[in-house]
Amino acid sequence: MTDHTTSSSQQYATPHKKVMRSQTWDDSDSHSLTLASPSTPAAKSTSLNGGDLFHAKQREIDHARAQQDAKQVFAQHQSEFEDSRDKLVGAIDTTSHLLADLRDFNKNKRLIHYAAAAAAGPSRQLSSQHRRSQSNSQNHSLEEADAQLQSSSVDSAHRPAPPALMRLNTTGGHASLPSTPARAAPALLKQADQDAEESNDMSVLKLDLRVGSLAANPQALVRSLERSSVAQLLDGRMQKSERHLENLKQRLSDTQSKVLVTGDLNAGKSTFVNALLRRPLMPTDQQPCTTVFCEVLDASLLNKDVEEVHMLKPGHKYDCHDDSTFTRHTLQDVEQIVAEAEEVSPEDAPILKCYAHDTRAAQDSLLKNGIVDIALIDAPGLNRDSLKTTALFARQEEIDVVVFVVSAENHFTLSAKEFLWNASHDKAFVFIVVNKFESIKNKDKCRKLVLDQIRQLSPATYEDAANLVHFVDSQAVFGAEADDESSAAPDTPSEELGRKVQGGQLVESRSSESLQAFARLENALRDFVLLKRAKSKLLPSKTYMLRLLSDITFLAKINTQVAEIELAEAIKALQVARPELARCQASQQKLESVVEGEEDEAVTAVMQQAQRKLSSAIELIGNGRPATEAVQLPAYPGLFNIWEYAQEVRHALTSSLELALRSVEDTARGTASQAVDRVQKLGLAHLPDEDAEKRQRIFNPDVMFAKRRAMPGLVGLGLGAQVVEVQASDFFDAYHHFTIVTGGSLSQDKSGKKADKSTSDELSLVSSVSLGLGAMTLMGSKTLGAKTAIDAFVRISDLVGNPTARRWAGPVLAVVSTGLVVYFIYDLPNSVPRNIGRSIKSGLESGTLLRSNTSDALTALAPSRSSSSTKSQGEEPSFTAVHSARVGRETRKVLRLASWDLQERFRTAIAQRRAEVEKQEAKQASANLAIEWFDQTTSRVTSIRGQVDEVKGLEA
Ligand SMILES: Nc1nc2c(ncn2[C@@H]2O[C@H](COP(=O)(O)OP(=O)(O)OP(=O)(O)O)[C@@H](O)[C@H]2O)c(=O)[nH]1
Repeated sequence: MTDHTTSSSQQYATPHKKVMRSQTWDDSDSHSLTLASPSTPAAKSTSLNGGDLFHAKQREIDHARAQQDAKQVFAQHQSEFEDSRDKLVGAIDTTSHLLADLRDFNKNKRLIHYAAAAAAGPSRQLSSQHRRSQSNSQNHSLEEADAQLQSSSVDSAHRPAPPALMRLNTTGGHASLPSTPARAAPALLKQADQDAEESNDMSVLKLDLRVGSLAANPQALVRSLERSSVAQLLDGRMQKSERHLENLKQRLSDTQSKVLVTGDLNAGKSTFVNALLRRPLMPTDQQPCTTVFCEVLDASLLNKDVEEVHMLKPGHKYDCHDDSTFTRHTLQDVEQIVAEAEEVSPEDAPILKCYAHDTRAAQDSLLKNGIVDIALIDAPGLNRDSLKTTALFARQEEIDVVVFVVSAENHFTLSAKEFLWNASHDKAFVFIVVNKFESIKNKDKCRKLVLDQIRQLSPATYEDAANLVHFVDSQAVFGAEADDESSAAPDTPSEELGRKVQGGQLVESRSSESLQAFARLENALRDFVLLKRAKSKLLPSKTYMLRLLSDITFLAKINTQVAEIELAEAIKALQVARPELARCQASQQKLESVVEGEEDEAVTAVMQQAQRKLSSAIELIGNGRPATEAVQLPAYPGLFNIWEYAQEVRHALTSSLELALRSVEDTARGTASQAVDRVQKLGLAHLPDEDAEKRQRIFNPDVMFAKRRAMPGLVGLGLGAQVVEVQASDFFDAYHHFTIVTGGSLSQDKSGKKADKSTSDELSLVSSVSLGLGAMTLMGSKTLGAKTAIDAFVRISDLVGNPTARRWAGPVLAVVSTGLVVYFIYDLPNSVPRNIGRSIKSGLESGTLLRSNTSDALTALAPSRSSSSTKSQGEEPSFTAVHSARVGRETRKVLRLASWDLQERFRTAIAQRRAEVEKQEAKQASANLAIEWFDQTTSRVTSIRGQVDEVKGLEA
């Protein structure tokens, strides 16, 4: 239905200035009709006598003068109309751009905040809240502002409802209803002006947020929705408003004025339309019959003078030049079409375009007035089914005037009230025809009752009731017409009817009062549609524009306030976040070096104590004593078990070495533990509180060296199996004894080479003696006695001695050997541990006792930055060096973990603070942008408003 009407208006639309000017009364073409007609007094002057001739002449002059005055008045009206219309069209264009910019801003720059506040308060509360927030060092948050908005809306929810009415959906965006009937008295325009001055809620851009249980509380719904969803809804509303502006523009440019005649069932609408046309075009019946929307148009102007009916095809855009969009019918078919349409639902009611001639003169005719194209639309009666359809129809922009026909017998029914309430808010003025008035006995009472109701339903109409509310008898016109074929031609519509009354030509049931009342109605309607066209055409656009601009101002105000609060919040947050970030960064740099120092210090301490402890342990072992008191040497079992004794001693010394190493590791654990503790305390002292409190890595000292300790004894020590193997030198270390005897002159230099040549032979001798004695002792421990030992000694001396020696050697050697052997055997419990210890010590120091892959295996247990400390080029690392390096590395590893943990926590804290700073900076930038942008928007709105305000003369 909308399509048809829109298309018809488009069809009639022409460049407005040109068309409108061609219709002013000053123009000379045939179309700019004078109000003179074939039925003017001049046309009948010939049949009059001298006195009458004078009066007739006089009347003719007065009439011409009146016409001239009327022309001037209309010309002035026309020029004012054109000025106002151009201003409005300009304002509409600028507003469309503004809306497009708003949508772009909403879409691409920043979501527009929509406050679902509905009554006085939010903006004021927000501004006072904002003022407070500024004075309170801008302590208030957006949440608080929203909460205030919400509480203000609770008040708004208690606004009085319209009197005994069920409201239609007002979120179509055209009206904000007066809150009480008492307040409703001022004209709608004043209200729109007021709205603009002190806007507290949206009307045009108000969102339809009535969903489910939250319907009663739009604020709750707004808060429950994502801000982006609300912004999207707002975008849809703005888009709709853009389209509406386009329609308004078209309507302003359209020269046609549409008059919708509607009202209760059987109120006499069709009779009224027929009365206006002075011909029975629309079928009338005592039964409800009209189920079509029938638009009556002037055939002479709009359909090449051909009277016919176009029935619009559903789903097609009507074009009177395109036969495929309608079917042609005769005027006589209307009755049949209406009858057939009775069965269809109101939504499917056919739409007819009836092109008809109005046979009356231009100055009498509403339809063929020569000024604007009028379309009279006869609509179905309002019943439950068609109410909505008709209401929607009445809201269309093309409808300039709503003529509401009500039966004086019934007053306003509930559907009539509902329709009128809504229509009056869309159109501001409703032309009300109280029909069948002649059948009422107590006319004054009826008049008062009806006017009282109108005051409630359409205050603006009530204000101008003298012109807009008419109590008539539409049927009376037909009685008069039918019986007055031969009467003299009238001067004006009222005179026309009045004369018929005076001539006594009316049917008996019609009083002259009825005809005069109808004549007054016609004059008022013509006046309203033609002369006050500005009001009917411009007012809806101006009202809509003022409301839209008021909404945009409200949006700008709310968004500026929200942005200012956001800006204050961002600045406040940055005042905290920036220094925190800087502090974190500075602490991180500072701690990096402090923690590195801690690490080096702890590692150095650990290595030094390891070296010290291990050296002294090896020293003790070297002296044949266990490295710790916890280990005791085995008791000497006697010469016959000397071999087992040596083995047990070796085990005991090795075990004591293991214990010494463990002690070193335990100390290292303690040192590492303390260092980790210090590092963690540094973290607590320098990290922001919330980060410091976060779970930190727990250090477990038992984990240190656990792998090494899990290895079997010798492997864990990194020693080869030879350390526990009994050797001959364990029993007699000739070399040692010889060095004691020679006062230590026989020694080895560090590189293990013999000190000089002269001692080489002696050494060879000593070695042999040592070897021999060792072997002999081994044998002796099992089988030999002292004699056998002396024999063996003689045999050995045989090998060595020269003839002189052999001569002396016998007795000397016998004495010495005997003494030595006695001493040797006697000293065995002491010499065995000593010999063993010495040999272990030298093996540990030279590294020869270390397993071939020891350093690698142990290094694998504790990787270090460099392994240079364990050995130097070409030299086997000592036991002490290997293990102190290992302990140092493991300590470093633990401290590295603690330091890495701390660094990681700093990195996280810094990243969080940087993100917070960036977030607040973005918020600040966005808020600044919004403040600036909405400030410009407000200026633009003010300028457009100025333009709209210049459209004057539309007040009641
Ligand atoms: N007494 C009296 N009867 C009237 C008047 N106007 C109309 N009627 C009668 O009221 C009845 C209904 O008139 P219609 O013009 O068909 O009413 P309507 O409002 O168009 O009816 P629907 O379109 O079907 O709702 C007809 O019988 C008319 O003759 C009037 O002013 N006075």
